[in-house]
Amino acid sequence: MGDTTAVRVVRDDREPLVIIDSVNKHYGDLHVLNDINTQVGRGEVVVVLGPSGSGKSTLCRAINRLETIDSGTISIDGQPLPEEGNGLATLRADVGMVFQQFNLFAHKSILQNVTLGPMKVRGLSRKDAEEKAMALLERVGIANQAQKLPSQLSGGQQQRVAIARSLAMDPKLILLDEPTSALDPEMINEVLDVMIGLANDGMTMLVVTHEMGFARRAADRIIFMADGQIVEEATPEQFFTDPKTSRSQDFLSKILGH
Ligand SMILES: Nc1ncnc2c1ncn2[C@@H]1O[C@H](COP(=O)(O)OP(=O)(O)OP(=O)(O)O)[C@@H](O)[C@H]1O
Repeated sequence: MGDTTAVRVVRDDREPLVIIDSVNKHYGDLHVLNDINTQVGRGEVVVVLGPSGSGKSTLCRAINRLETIDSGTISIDGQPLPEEGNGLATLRADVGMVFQQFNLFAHKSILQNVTLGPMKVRGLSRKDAEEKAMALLERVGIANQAQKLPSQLSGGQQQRVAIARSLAMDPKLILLDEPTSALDPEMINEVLDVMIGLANDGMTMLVVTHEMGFARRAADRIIFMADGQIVEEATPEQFFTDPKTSRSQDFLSKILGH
């Protein structure tokens, strides 16, 4: 068995936006989230690392209410998540989500993919939604592809559209769950660059990724999970140069090959 107590090297003094308090979740006998306690500060970029199956995605999805939790609370900007129900009906419109598989509407244009949320959920006129969408598509470098269908774009371009779509809802926070894992290697950097731009602009982000370069460069804090627990929280510099637990050391030696 590994360590039982989480090592917390950092706790910065930002005002918390997301508060995760004593969260537990099981899938049958599997304790997939085991007493998770942490916070995400306003404007903070948190990168969640950990071996496969450690509960990273489940944590991400629980924050957005895509998954129910068995106990504990998750609040965002002072608002607790609803206790009942899961799935699209209870999804929070103020939390953006970017998935591994872009999840764009295949039969809608890039522009329509980005305007849909602002029109349907936020009640913007088509003109206002399109103006906003074009500015966001410009920001992610896709404005000249606005009339195309998703299938006409590369994976990296589609993921940048997915990021623009999440921004179009003016989220307080964006969750990105392995946003580059489905991409060909040459397209990974174009998506990471957009993410780094968002981080520099002060967007609050929680990112599950295997991209250690991004974690080192863009994260304010690393959360390292194993077996459903937060085992270590640290700044990237602390985590990558001086991991404090045997499980984080094992993880890093496997992934970085030393
Ligand atoms: N819907 C489900 N039903 C049953 N078990 C599940 C379900 N979703 C996830 N699991 C299990 O929960 C555990 C944690 O899964 P999760 O996807 O959160 O891990 P992860 O750390 O994101 O892994 P990876 O890096 O491989 O994506 C895994 O053992 C997984 O098989």
